[in-house]
Amino acid sequence: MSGTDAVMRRVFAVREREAMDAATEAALAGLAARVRELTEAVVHTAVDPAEAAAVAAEVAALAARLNAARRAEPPIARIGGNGLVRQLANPVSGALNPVAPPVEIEFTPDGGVRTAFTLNGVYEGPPSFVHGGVSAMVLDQLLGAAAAANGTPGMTATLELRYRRPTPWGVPLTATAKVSRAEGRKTWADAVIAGPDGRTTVEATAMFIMPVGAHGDGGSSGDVADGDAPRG
Ligand SMILES: CCCCCCCC(=O)SCCNC(=O)CCNC(=O)[C@H](O)C(C)(C)COP(=O)(O)OP(=O)(O)OC[C@H]1O[C@@H](n2cnc3c(N)ncnc32)[C@H](O)[C@@H]1OP(=O)(O)O
Repeated sequence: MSGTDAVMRRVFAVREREAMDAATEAALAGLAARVRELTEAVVHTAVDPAEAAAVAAEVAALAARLNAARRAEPPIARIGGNGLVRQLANPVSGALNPVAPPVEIEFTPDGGVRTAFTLNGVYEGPPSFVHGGVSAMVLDQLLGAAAAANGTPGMTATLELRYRRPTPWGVPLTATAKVSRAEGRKTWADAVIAGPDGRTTVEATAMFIMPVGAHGDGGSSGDVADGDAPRG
């Protein structure tokens, strides 16, 4: 099996997953929000070792309660009846994933995408600033959403970053992305993150490739990259 075949098998497997109902989705989004608060509390806590150990035991008990009924794979929701899915636990934008900030992506009238978000100390790299890999993750998602918004989704083939100045955490950030060119199975897009003063901190360019067999077959392309497309 070629590498692409293996990718496509996993992509198509998404279609077999049971979609989550809205009530469960809302409840788990609430749970993820509380766990995000917990994660931040863990990073910043100054409690003594005995208290940290006591809390650890309580958290272990909570994890056991959740694992009492466990899905084999992360949850999805269907978008309409055409095979498109939303990946509810996407690590950048998934409301059900406590690891996700989450970054909420919206369409812009110029055909691109945009997000306004704040990263907390959980995402610190150099003291006071966001980890460069976290910025890359946010930009990869945003660029992928731009490709999807353009109607030419794909898998990230290349991602080039230029870190112009440090990105601070704890302050409002904005990021935008837009497709510059699409040719055959390839789509190129550009993106920036800007600080509260509007100055660019990171620039990125990416190229996406639609895997062979993933396009024009009745919705499977959505499973590749529309999976967490912005809702706008
Ligand atoms: C809304 C949703 C947002 C989602 C955002 C998140 C997106 C992601 O993070 S995706 C995960 C990260 N990316 C991956 O895992 C991709 C892994 N790679 C792959 O699956 C495959 O290599 C894939 C699909 C990119 C290309 O495979 P395949 O279709 O077989 O490519 P192939 O037929 O060999 O090549 C097609 C063309 O692309 C070029 N090409 C292929 N790979 C690359 C690459 N990495 N860099 C540059 N060019 C490439 C080839 O040279 C060829 O060019 P040409 O047509 O001019 O000869």
